Amino acid sequence: MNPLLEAHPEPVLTARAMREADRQTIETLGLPGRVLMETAGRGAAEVAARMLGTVAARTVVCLCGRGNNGGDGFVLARVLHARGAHVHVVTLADASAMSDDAAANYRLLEHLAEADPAHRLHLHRLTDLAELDHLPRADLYVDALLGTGLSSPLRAPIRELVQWLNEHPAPILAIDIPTGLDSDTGQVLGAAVAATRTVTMGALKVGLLLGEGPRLCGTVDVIDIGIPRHVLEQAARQPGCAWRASDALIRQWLPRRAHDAHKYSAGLALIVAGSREFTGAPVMAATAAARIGAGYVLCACPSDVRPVLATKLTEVALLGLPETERGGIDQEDAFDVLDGWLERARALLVGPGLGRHPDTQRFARTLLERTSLPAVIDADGLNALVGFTELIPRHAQGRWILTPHLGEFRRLAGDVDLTHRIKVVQEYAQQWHCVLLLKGMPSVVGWPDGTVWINATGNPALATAGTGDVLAGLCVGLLAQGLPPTQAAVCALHVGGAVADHYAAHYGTATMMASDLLTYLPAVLRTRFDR
Ligand SMILES: NC(=O)C1=CN([C@@H]2O[C@H](COP(=O)(O)OP(=O)(O)OC[C@H]3O[C@@H](n4cnc5c(N)ncnc54)[C@H](O)[C@@H]3O)[C@@H](O)[C@H]2O)[C@@H](O)CC1
Ligand SMILES: [K+]
Repeated sequence: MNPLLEAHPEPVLTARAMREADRQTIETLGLPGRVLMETAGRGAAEVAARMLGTVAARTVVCLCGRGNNGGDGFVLARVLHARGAHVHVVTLADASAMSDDAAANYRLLEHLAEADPAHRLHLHRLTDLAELDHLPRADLYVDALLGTGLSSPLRAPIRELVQWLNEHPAPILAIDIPTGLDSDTGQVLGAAVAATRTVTMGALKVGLLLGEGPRLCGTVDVIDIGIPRHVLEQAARQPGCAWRASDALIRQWLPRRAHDAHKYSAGLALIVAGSREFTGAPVMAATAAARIGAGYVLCACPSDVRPVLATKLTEVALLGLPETERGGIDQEDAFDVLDGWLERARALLVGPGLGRHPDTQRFARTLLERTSLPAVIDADGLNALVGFTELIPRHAQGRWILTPHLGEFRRLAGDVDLTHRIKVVQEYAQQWHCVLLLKGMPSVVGWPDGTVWINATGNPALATAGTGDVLAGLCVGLLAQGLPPTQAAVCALHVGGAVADHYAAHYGTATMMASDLLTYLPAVLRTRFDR
């Protein structure tokens, strides 16, 4: 792909948006559906051939539904047959019950089966599931039963066919979407194919990336079937759709250290964090901010915690905040100490390890109400807003990045149904007029304008204490260098996940600790992001 294209974000579509893109291409641009299907089936056959290694004399079983997903399967069957494979096509419906394009491809197979002297093409019209046992053992099974047309839990006999398919140890190639997987949420609807590989048409589908999607899809190949990029990007503006960043885009967004930079030009990140109970969080966050390139990091923590942090932080300046006799941060005295620094800071992070003392929470809220700095609100900074969420739309004004995990989000937003995570993040980011980074596997970022990003990097190694503190530090470090909150959140996630991927590639996913992210960050920034 040419570098310009690569720097484009990748659209991630819902079934409805994909159907809209199909329709737009067919009806408005005039590219016949039959041609889309031929291109889709041939692209899928290429992936099947790569999975097989050699095609000639191999046995392929294609389970085909009666819609266009099945049609893709018929084209794939024809291509692999032409390349020498023994192909068994299993259908559950007569051609008369198929979609037009699928029926046309089915009839083409019928003519080929009759004409083939080597009899390598077999069409099985299934009337009883027991007939499946007469099929030969296949080198590859193809799931062309259902794609974006799936609208409800799988009905019989498709459900049984899916279960039969999953009982076979041979590799499975899913066409467009593993049958039974909800393409908008990644939920399993009744039953779903556990594919070795998925070849999806035109653009990624949301359900391949969320929920059960990653587990059921195996490796995902997106194939270009002739739907123009602008049509896919237009379709991606529909609710429930999202985008994925590429390394090239992140490389474009990441700040470069100016050759004449000095510590203030590279931005002062002010981090309000730490408490007697939690002294690790501020260290992780502050170090991450420094490592990602903030020129000057100042960590403001309760006075009696300062000596402890001083033993752990060298490059990070420390500021002791006065405390009330009850042990929380004393609001008035704290502002006397902070005010000068708030003037010079370019970005603020409130929360890591701050604790939930009511005086501290009141101070955190007042600080957020008073400042107009771009700010990251994480962990106990978010907990201080529970019951005060009206502060968010009133003060965020697009300048805040909220970084809740699921529990913190539920405490703020109430017990929302997170089945449609994309829509929920979209809705709250718009409603709160903030950048909402909802952590999870994968994490999702909502922008105030409704754009949503699904993180493309990361792995289960991140499920360990302290990685949230590092992420918050990366966010504030990028803000301090002038990145807008929208891009800072997407970059922090993408880079943090890339470091975790680098670690996992060398050491696996079980041993990583949050501080490893800080250790390997410079190497990954240099090699993968050219910084
Ligand atoms: N021209 C197009 O629209 C193109 C579509 N393409 C392929 O076509 C697919 C979409 O095709 P369709 O819109 O025909 O839909 P599908 O082929 O995904 O499925 C539609 C059929 O499945 C049945 N069905 C729906 N829900 C069911 C359930 N819960 N249990 C059992 N049966 C159920 C429906 O009755 C319908 O007959 C895509 O996934 C892709 O593979 C691609 O070839 C690109 C071109
Ligand atoms: K499928």
